[in-house]
Amino acid sequence: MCPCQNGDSIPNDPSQMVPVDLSEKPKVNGINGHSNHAQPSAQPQPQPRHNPYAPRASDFLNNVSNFKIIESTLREGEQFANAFFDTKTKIAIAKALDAFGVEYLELTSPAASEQSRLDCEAICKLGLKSKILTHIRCHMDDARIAVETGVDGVDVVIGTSSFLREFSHGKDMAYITKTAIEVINFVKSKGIEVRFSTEDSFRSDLVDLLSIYQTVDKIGVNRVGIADTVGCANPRQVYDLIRTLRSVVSCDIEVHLHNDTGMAIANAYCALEAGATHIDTSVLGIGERVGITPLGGLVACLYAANPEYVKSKYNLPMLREIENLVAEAVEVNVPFMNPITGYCAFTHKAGIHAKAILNNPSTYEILKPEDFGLTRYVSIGHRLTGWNAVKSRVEQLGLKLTDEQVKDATAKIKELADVRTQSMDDVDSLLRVYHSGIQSGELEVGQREALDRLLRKHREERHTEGVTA
Ligand SMILES: CC(=O)SCCNC(=O)CCNC(=O)[C@H](O)C(C)(C)COP(=O)(O)OP(=O)(O)OC[C@H]1O[C@@H](n2cnc3c(N)ncnc32)[C@H](O)[C@@H]1OP(=O)(O)O
Ligand SMILES: O=C(O)CCC(=O)C(=O)O
Ligand SMILES: [Zn+2]
Repeated sequence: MCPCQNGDSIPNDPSQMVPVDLSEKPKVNGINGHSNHAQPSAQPQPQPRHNPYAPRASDFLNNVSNFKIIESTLREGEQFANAFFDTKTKIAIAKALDAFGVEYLELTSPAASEQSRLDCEAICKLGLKSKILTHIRCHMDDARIAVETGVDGVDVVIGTSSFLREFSHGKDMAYITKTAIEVINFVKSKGIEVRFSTEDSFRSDLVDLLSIYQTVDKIGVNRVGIADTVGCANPRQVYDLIRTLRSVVSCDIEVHLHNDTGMAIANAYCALEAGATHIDTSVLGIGERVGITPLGGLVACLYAANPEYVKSKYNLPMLREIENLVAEAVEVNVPFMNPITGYCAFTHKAGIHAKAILNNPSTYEILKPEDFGLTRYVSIGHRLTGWNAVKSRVEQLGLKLTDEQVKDATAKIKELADVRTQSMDDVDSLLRVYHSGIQSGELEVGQREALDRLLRKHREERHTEGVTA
């Protein structure tokens, strides 16, 4: 199994990494610090005075700090080519997402199969805090089955683009509007929520869209949905369409955004900026083709805008467990570049970064790993390392070296790392040998031959220990 599925955001070879706990004291001297002791935290840590990503007061439509998630792993996610969720897995995923705090769970249509209907009923009976929705075609047959399952609401969809009107269901706008009214009134009559969405909204005629949304808004639909079914929209188009729609309907606005061109998170963000109220997600973004807005990526993006709001709504440390659960269920790995839970999401490597991170993590981190129950690492045993990172390790090991000595040891690490990356164990051995050489007087700064001799001796001793053991 890929290490990123089980580990603590641990890169490939954890032995090369140093976990960094900044709750104690700065690990590195400030810019002008040259003493061989870590400076106490006398100066306040520089913090940005305001969050540049937070909405501006002038953005009166902005819902970046006022949104709900409709989690569709158990609907859109089931449309991922590799997905097969048995009842037990569906229940485990539903419970985990409920504990995470998503406001809604969207389930596969009960019209899809007998087991889909039974699973929908079973999840409705769990008594979760999240509201349960199911997703159906704009058809009375589907609606009749859906309202009998015990769901809190029904998401109704029908294609309005010329592609889908011609090649999918073959209905014109007059028929679509008439059926939508019938289905919405029927679902409403059962006292549950109803949402009406147009499939392939961005390739639909704007007048058709606004006209049908206005009609369903007037008859009291709870939400209308915009769907970028083929993932063709860009953030500006999303912003413009949602903003226009916001001025036409008074109900809530949901968006469903596919990721075919990698825009799904950015598009979701822009939809909220323009006044959307609900965002569809799936865990790891799974869905048809390359899927939709991923839950974790969306959370990362919205946390950057307003960490306190996002922390107050969702149990963020659960994210990794949920992603691992779904990754395992659909037999994929968590992508190495995944926001938050990706393999190296909180590992810092280059010396310039390491120094600044050790002084203040905000220098190179927009997300705080601890808010997600994760750990920050600094990677040391490579040729891009710097003496500040090495010094922090020296201190962690409890060794006493002057800055000049740390710089000398760093030069040796770089020399070795020019040949191959050094494990953390290699780095620690070198630092210990260096330290004892200095203590015993066998070594002075710059005495490369003496250091090489001590390292050789150390390796031989270890080898002998290994052989006799
Ligand atoms: C973009 C999206 O992801 S939308 C959600 C997709 N989800 C699903 O498809 C759920 C799983 N689907 C299924 O189990 C099946 O497709 C069913 C049960 C819904 C329908 O199965 P079938 O009756 O065998 O039809 P089939 O899947 O071949 O074709 C879809 C039918 O729905 C009609 N249809 C397609 N979209 C819609 C819609 N939004 N509203 C109403 N009817 C629609 C088509 O015209 C076609 O009807 P036909 O029987 O006259 O040919
Ligand atoms: O119901 C919706 O809003 C979206 C349906 C869907 O999955 C899509 O259009 O990609
Ligand atoms: Zn979709």
